[in-house]
Amino acid sequence: MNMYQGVNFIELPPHIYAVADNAYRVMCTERNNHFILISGESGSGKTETSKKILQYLAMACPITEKLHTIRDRLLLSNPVLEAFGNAKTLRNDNSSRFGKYMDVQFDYKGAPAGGHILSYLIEKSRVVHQNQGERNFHIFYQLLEGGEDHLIRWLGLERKPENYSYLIQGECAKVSSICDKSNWKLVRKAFTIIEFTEADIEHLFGLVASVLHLGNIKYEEDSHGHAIIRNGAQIQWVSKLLGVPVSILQEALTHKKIEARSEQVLSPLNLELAYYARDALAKSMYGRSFTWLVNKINGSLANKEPPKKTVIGLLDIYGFEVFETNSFEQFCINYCNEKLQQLFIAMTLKAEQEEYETEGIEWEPVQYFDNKIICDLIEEKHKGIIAIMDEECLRPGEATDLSYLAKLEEKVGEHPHFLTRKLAGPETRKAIDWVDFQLIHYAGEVTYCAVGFLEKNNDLLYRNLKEVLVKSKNYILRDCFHASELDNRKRPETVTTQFKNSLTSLMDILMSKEPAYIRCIKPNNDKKPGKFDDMLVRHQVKYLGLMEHLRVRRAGFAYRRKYETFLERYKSLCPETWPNWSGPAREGVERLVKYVGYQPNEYKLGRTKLFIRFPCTLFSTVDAFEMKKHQLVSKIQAKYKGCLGKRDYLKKKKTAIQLQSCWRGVMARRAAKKRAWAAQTIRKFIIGFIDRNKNPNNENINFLHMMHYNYLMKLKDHLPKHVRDKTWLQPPTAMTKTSELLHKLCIRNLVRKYCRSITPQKIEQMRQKVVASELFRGKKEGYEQSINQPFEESRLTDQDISPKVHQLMLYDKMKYGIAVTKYDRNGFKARPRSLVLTQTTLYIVEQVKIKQKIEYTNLKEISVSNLSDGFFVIHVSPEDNKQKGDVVLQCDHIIEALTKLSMLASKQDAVNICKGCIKFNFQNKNAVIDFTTAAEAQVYKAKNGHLTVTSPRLKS
Ligand SMILES: Nc1ncnc2c1ncn2[C@@H]1O[C@H](COP(=O)(O)OP(=O)(O)OP(=O)(O)O)[C@@H](O)[C@H]1O
Repeated sequence: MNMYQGVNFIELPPHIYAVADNAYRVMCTERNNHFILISGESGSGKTETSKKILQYLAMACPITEKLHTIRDRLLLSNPVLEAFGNAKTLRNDNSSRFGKYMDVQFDYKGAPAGGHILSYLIEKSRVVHQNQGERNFHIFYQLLEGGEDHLIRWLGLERKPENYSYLIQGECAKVSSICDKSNWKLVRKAFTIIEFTEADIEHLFGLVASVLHLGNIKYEEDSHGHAIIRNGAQIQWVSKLLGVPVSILQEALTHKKIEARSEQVLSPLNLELAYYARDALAKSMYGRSFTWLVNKINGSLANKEPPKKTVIGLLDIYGFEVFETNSFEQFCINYCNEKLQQLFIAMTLKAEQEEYETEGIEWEPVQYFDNKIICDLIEEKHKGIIAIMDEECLRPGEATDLSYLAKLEEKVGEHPHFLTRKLAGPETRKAIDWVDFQLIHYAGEVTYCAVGFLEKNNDLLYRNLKEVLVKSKNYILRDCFHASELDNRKRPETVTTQFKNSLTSLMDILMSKEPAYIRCIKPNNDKKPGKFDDMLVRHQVKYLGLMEHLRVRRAGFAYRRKYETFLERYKSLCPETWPNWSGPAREGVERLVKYVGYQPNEYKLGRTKLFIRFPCTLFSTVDAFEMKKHQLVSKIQAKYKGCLGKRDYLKKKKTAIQLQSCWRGVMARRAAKKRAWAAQTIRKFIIGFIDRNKNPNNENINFLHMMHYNYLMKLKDHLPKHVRDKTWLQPPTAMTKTSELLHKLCIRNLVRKYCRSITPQKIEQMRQKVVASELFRGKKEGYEQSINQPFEESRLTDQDISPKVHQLMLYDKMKYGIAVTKYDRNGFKARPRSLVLTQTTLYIVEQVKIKQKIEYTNLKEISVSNLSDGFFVIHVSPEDNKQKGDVVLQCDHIIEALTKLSMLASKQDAVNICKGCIKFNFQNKNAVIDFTTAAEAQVYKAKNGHLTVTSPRLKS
């Protein structure tokens, strides 16, 4: 993932991470919304791809307080949704049986701020029926296999899936590639992360277990042919888990409420209808609890902070499916895939070619198959297959799947993509049964069995069953079935109409965003690794329209933008257009691209847009812009700092003038006071002197007093100014003791004053000097010269590093930076780079790119020579070595740089001072640098392949 981070699309081989990185970076820089459409047939790897993209986004975004919470919730919502919405099919052991569109929301820094999931049409019929070789949804097996003993007991379940009729129809409860037990553990962990309470879990699994118990309810026939339930054990459990009285539940499962005007009559059901009611109840409960689950996850992913967010949407929806028997569900899934193909065509092949035409760009049209004709066949109002199905479901009288088929023949029989047995020619007739119809999809023909279409489209649940669910004590069920549903007399929309509408709004969501496409290709139909079925792959490449797409891409242009938009973004690259261009935008763009140096074959000017042919042209423009932006920011910053400085200076000047005049006043007053005081003291002294002189016995004492007085007065003006000042006024003999005491006092005072004046920065400097001395004193030439200079905090400022690099460093703060020369693997070529040290990592940066990233944990050793050169080799641990290997760098101020590095990496023992040569590793190849002394400094590759560094001797 690190390899793809922040690297231009064309620089590395194609990868999912490159698509994700591109979408993420463009979103961050252009502040617009994106989506990644992942398509391909069932089992081709869409879900795995979407998980990889999520992992990449989680890794790429900057670390914030919320990151861990949101990231974990986004990542862990997957196992929960997969447990409830995925199942083993013949095509895929972990097939998504619902469609998923996930929006990942990012804040202005590019950190994840929340998410939202939209789910589409879960395949409910799987709850009650599975084809041979297929399973029910994973969660049932996970619960039985992994569920804790007390939970299983509380739910009244047994561990064996074979004991549940809803789990054994496909006859493959155990699948070697699936570990239900460990998946259960993951789901349980995910529940805690996405804030499910114990009550939520209890009620949810109460519902899941009720479905299993419902499936085991067996009906018997009474003497009137009515269905009755004799064995009450299963229904007792359902009643307990749903919190519904047994008698009411039993009645609802064996009767149907008929409303005749104002009267309601309970009519007993026969066996067939009773089983239908039971299965409808199980399907409905499971389907709605899945929707509840998605809403609950959305609640936990919701971004609660208001500012506007940008999003990357991920669409992972069930892939195109063809089974031996294809039913209503395959019809919906394949219709959905037709719509996605249509979107792809509309947004790429069609839109692109039409654009060239309208923009007047010379263009040779590329022919492609437009599947709009199939979409229309399915969804056209009043005339399409869905409209006809709805009409048949809603019309009065007896409508059957066969009558529906006849209607289809009548209304769309002429359509070239529709066939029935009656309409088919002799060759194809055999493959189509009387109850089938065939659609020729973009991905191939699929024969659908029309049996069950009307029933599944109606998706009716008897009213009395709904009444039971509304009153349930299980609050999830109560959330899913509202009492208002019972009052609403309007017939609910059919399943296909709901699905069609949700797909239309999905298309609107996608159309409003910048697209990226990942087309998954299935290598074989046997779910085997390392097997590549040419025919199968060729078929997919063909129907996905990849060749046409490639042709358009190759002949077309990689990038297009309106003149105004392009000019606004890149105008700073040309002095003529910066800061403002007053002429027509087209002319401005023309001047700009010429100034930047575009060759004529690299671009075309359309009516309203600029077209750039090659991605590399665009990327070099983007890189140039990044550099320019950086310079402009520095300029603006300098100007702004200048303004601030000037303002500050004027303010200070004003204050200083005020202070000065104030101070002068104070000084003048103080001098006047002093003069008055001195005059008074002298007067007093003279008076005292005269008094004392009156007595001839006091003569000696007065002389001594005078001497003391004179010494002290003199000393007062000749006190040392700082700790290193060794001068002290010689005292008269009588004052020696006093002078010594005074000297001590004075020095102590100076020391205290000095200590107080040391700043934390100076303390840090001293600490670094101590480390430098331990590392290099007497071991490396040049140490003395460098130790007498103060160490700089950093030799690069934040402004010297491009904002893009800051973004790639995930805004990790630079602790020290210095310009270095890096010696390449290829022939020891010298490249100018910046060495950036943060708290945890060392980066080697080239303008707007990070060329190498070494975490301190991977830093093994730092080797330097004992001579005066500035070379050092950073040895990395073997895992990191696999990527780029050891690094050879050279810089000025090597003592300072290595002291900082060893302190930040907490690896003072790692600095190794070598005599003669340094051996190191370049991508698993050994290499050597030889160090010698010479009159002048030189670096060259010697004949023996070693890098040779000469440096002059320094005088110590
Ligand atoms: N890149 C890959 N490398 C190896 N195996 C893969 C890769 N992608 C997918 N697979 C394998 O293929 C299986 C099916 O993949 P996945 O579930 O993503 O398919 P899908 O396209 O989402 O199918 P569906 O439409 O049925 O949901 C995975 O369980 C995995 O075993």
